[in-house]
Amino acid sequence: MGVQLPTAFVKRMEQLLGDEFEAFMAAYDHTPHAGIRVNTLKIPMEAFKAISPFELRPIPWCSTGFYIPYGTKPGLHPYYHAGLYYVQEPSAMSPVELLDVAVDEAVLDLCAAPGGKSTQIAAKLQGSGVLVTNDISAERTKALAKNVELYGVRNAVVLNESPDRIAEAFPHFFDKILIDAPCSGEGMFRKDEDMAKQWETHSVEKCVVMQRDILRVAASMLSDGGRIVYSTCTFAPEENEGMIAEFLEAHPDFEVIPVPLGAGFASGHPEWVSEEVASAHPELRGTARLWPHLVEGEGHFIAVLQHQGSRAVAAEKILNMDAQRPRGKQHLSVVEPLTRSGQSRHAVGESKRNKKDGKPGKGATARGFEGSRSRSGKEGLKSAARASHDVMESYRQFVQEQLEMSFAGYTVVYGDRIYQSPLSSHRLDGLKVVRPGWFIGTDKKGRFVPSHPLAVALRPSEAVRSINLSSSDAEAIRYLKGETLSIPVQRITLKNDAQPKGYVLICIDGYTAGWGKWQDGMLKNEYPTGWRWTSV
Ligand SMILES: C[S@@+](CC[C@H](N)C(=O)[O-])C[C@H]1O[C@@H](n2cnc3c(N)ncnc32)[C@H](O)[C@@H]1O
Repeated sequence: MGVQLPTAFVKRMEQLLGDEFEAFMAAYDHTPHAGIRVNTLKIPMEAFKAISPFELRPIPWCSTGFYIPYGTKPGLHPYYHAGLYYVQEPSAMSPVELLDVAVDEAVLDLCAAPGGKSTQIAAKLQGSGVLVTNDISAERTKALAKNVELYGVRNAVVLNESPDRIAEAFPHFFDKILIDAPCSGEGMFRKDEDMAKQWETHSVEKCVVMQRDILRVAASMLSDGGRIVYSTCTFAPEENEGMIAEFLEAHPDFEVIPVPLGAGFASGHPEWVSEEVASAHPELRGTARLWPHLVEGEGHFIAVLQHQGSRAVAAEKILNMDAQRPRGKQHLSVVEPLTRSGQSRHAVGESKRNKKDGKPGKGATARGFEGSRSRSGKEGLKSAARASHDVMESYRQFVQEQLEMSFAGYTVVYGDRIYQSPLSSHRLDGLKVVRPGWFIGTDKKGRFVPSHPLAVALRPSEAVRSINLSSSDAEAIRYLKGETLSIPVQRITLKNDAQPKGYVLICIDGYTAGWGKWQDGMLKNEYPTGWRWTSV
C-alpha cells in the first residue's frame, strides 16, 4: 500500500466495516480514478465525444462525466484552455446530479472553491437563473473566480463571505443549495496523501462544529419547497449521518429524499451514530455512501434534504422583503440591461429573476468589490456618476461595433470595470464580492478593453471578427503561450461589413479561447499572462 493511513482511522474503519474491512483496505492498493466532466456551456456532449483527445469511459452517475486513463494529463491540451472540460474526481460529480437543478433557478454553492461543483451547476443552469458561489477563504476564491471565468459562466456572482452574512442578504431566496462541507477528508486519503497527514489537525470534532453551523444557516436561505444537498468526502459518521440526524431534529419541515442506489452507491448507516439515532431516523438509510471498494471513485457521503412547503408562498415573501430593503450610499452605478443597439432594456428571460430580486435600483451600492474604495460626500457621488457615465459610453460603443448579441441581467459599473450581473446590486450591499457577475471589460480613459472572461464565454457567432486556430497545429499553443502570430486577412471571419483591423475573437477548433488584435497581417496576442500555457 502506497498511502500511510493514520492508525486511529484504520482502527475505527475496521470496527465499522466488519466483514467489508478487507475489501476496503485493498482499495488503497489501486491507483485513484481520473475523470473529466464535459462543459456543456461550451460544447454539446456528442460534439465533445467526436473530438475528445482522450479515451472516454462514462461515469455511471454523471451524464457529462467520463473516466480517462490514469496518467493522462488533461490540463495539457488546448481544449482545457478553451474550457471544454473540467478535471474532476469522479465521486465528486455526484452531489450536483442530486441537486436537481432546473433552468431559471436561484442556486447557492456555499462552500465552493475551487469551483468544480459550481461549474457543474452552471452547466445545468445553461446561463439562466442565478448562481451565487461562495467560499470563506479569500485565497481559495481566486481559483473559484478563475474557474467560473474559464468555463464561460455568465450568470455567477462570486462571494467571499461567512454563511451568516450571506443569509442576512438572501433570506429564503434560493431554490437549491449545495453544501460541499469542509470535512476531515478521509475519503481522499488515496488520492491526496497530504489529507492523511493533516487528518489530526482537521479533526472530526472541529469539522462537526463548522458543519453544524453551515447547515443551520443554509436552511434559513432556502425558499419553501427548496432542496439542500449536503456532501462530504469523509467516512466519519459524526460528520455524515450524525450531522443530518441533528439537522432533522432541528428542522422537522425537511425530509430525506432517498438517493437511488445502483452504480455501487451504498446506504447510509445511522446505526454507526447510535442505536437511538437509527430508530428515530430510519430515513437516514436513504443517504448515500460512496466507497472506494464499491465504486470507481473516492469516498463520499451525500444527503438530499427536501423542504416541505409551497414555492408560491416563498415568492410572496421575497417580493415583500425586497420592497422593504433599505438602499445604501452610492459609489457604484447600476443601469438596465444593454442591447447591441446601445439602448437599455430588460433582456429576454428576466421575468423570474426580476420577480425574485425586485427592480434594479439606480445607484444602488455594493461594497467590497475587488479594489473598492468608498467615496463619501456629494462631490464623490457626482464624480462617480460622471465617471460611470463615461465608462458606460465606451462600453456601449464596443458592444455596438464589435458584438452581435444582447446582454441579460444588470450592467454594473465599478470604478473602471464593467460587469453584467444576474442580480440587482442592492442584494450585495455590504458583502465581500469577488465578482458581481460576468466581467465584461475595463474602461481605459474612454477606450473599452474587453476582458478575457468576456471572450471565453462568447460564442464565435457573437463577435464581428473571429479567427480559428487548429488544436493539431502548433499555432494554437503559440497563441496560448502569448506569442504574436502572423495571420493573413483571408483567415478572418468578418460579419456585417466589419473591417479586419481590431479585436478578433480567437477560437480553437471553433471554441472560443481569448482575444487578439489584428492589423496588417499580424495578430497581437491578448491572452492574459496569468492564464498562459506554461509547459514546454
Ligand atoms: C470540500 S471543499 C469544496 C470543494 C468545492 N465544492 C469543489 O467542488 O471544487 C470545502 C470548502 O469549504 C470552505 N469553507 C470552510 N468553512 C467554510 C464556511 N464556514 N463557509 C463557507 N465555506 C467554508 C473551504 O475553504 C473549502 O474551500
